[in-house]
Amino acid sequence: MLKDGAVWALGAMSGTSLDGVDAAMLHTDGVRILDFGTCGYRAYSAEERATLKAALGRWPGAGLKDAQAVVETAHVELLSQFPGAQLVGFHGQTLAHDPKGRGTHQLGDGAALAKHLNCPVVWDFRSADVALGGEGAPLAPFFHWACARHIGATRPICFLNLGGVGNLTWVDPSANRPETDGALLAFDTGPANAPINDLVGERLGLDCDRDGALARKGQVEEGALELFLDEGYFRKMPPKSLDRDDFSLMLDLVRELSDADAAATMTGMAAAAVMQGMEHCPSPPDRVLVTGGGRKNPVMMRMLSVGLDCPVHPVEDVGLDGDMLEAQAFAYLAVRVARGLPTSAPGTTGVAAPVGGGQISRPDSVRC
Ligand SMILES: Nc1ncnc2c1ncn2[C@@H]1O[C@H](COP(=O)(O)OP(=O)(O)OP(=O)(O)O)[C@@H](O)[C@H]1O
Ligand SMILES: CC(=O)N[C@H]1[C@@H]2OC[C@@H](O2)[C@@H](O)[C@@H]1O[C@H](C)C(=O)O
Repeated sequence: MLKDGAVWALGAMSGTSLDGVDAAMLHTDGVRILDFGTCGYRAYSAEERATLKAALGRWPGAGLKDAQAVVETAHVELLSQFPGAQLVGFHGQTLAHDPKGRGTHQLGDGAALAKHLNCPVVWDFRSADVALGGEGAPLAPFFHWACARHIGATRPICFLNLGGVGNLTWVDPSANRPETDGALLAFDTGPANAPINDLVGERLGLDCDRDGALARKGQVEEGALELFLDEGYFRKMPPKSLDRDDFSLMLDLVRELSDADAAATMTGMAAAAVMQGMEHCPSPPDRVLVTGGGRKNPVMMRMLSVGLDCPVHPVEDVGLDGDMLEAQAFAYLAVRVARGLPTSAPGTTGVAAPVGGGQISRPDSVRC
């Protein structure tokens, strides 16, 4: 176990949008952010992405050899470019997430990675929380607490991650620890970019609706939006979490629409899900800081600015890196695990009491 000192940790995230792996160095003692370090990205090729997509929804067992090789190769290639890392936080690729049923499944073997990198690896961050009755997600909120304090926020703010799935964290930075009751409320808002990617992939062979180019030419179909908002998920109280494809009905709702109207409507659905989610905040936040790929979609950002009662900004406006926040989060969480600190709490995953998720694998030759 690490003593109290700070280390340079390397976090890696392969997110639900299946575009690639992000990696980032963070200097932290697991409580404070001391410094941000270098970062990198390793895109999945079209073939690799197809292999991962075919594995979505699968639970541990036979038949995942190819997908596992994709995840591990991409991580080894990327992470071996960071020789200064003292500890690695390896999230892996979520293939399936059903916290109240079969559990949660992140593909990738942290023990094998530790051997390849000759560095201790913290991994399997979600299953302990799920085993104790939590949602197992989102886990970035403890890092959002550290970010809020790092940027000097004194009043509650929200972080909104618009990845494949959206997640929102309301944080009160006056709390001295992230696990304190009332410091954090977090949950998945709804689908964000994943269904838009699926739509433009299926219809036009594109990876994403870059810069909202398609959505900006279309109109939101209000009937489809209403049907979407009728989903039971939006009436559930947080904490709550989603699997990537829990809202596969979205594609059906826009099937008859033109490409532009379908993209506009799906973008509107992602934004409307956030607006619904904001109703759950314990108090109105000063501002919403947006991270994840969706902040680069001006149509989505405009819808949020118009629909929310507080200013909406990309996290870059406060000096953070919205492409790397999740990778940095898993660096931060890795250090917390190594120090025996909790990584989730009732306000973030609904777990009964604060819990430290994650297991540590060490290469034979290294002691942490
Ligand atoms: N310029 C852009 N215009 C529109 N959308 C964009 C742009 N850049 C990125 N995106 C969207 O953001 C997605 C990537 O976001 P991000 O990397 O935050 O997702 P992720 O980490 O895989 O997902 P999650 O947070 O759900 O795990 C892309 O797949 C794309 O849909
Ligand atoms: C099960 C799982 O992998 N969930 C992801 C996903 O992507 C966004 C949202 O849904 C969030 O709950 C989570 O990721 C981020 C990194 C989190 O745990 O905070």
